[in-house]
Amino acid sequence: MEHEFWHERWKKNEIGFHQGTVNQYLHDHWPELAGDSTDTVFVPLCGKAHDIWWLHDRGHPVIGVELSDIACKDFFEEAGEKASVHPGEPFTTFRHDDLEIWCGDFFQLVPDDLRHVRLVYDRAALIALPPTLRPEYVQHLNAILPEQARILLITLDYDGTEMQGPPFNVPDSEVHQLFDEDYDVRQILRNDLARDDLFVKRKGLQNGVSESVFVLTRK
Ligand SMILES: C[S@@+](CC[C@H](N)C(=O)[O-])C[C@H]1O[C@@H](n2cnc3c(N)ncnc32)[C@H](O)[C@@H]1O
Repeated sequence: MEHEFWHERWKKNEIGFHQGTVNQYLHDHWPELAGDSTDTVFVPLCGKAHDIWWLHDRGHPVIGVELSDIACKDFFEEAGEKASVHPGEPFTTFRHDDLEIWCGDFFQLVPDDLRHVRLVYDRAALIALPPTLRPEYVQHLNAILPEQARILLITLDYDGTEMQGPPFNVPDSEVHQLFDEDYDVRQILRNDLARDDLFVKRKGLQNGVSESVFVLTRK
């Protein structure tokens, strides 16, 4: 997906992916990944997700990366919180306590940036990317994450002939294809969305939609 596509979405406030509350799967399944640890969490393609505040409130230092400076600014403003802004290349960093949002391109991150990270939360990051970019995303994630990192991954699947992403349909089998070589892939949930689910109705999807939650542990 071109960067311009996402900048336009934010400029026009066409951000149907943004949830005004904490993601239910995060809420329900985070302990399965993290136990009661307060390890540093990395949130790729983070938008202005409330999930980041939730993670931080649980005691986790957080690093999010997000392309749009509108998203980065809104994230703090809408929570009524202040961030110190540190302009730089390739990232401008927004800092609040030990919560940092790095404004820039995920693919510019290097291993040293994430050396303290032990946990990753991917909601609407992998599925935001078109099929051709997903292997590159996983490759880059593997290159920049420390060996011990574990990932909570939330995916979405639907009949790809019914809609053009984003969000893209990523079948469970593709998650295995992408991650099996380097991770122990444990699917902890598959949830078939009801026909009257807001997303299903809005997109007019007739042939079923499901969400899956995975815990990925580096081998
Ligand atoms: C579908 S949204 C999901 C946002 C967030 N994870 C959430 O749950 O609300 C994808 C986000 O990724 C950002 N994005 C897309 N490509 C990116 C890249 N290469 N580097 C950093 N952020 C990117 C977009 O601006 C957008 O905010």
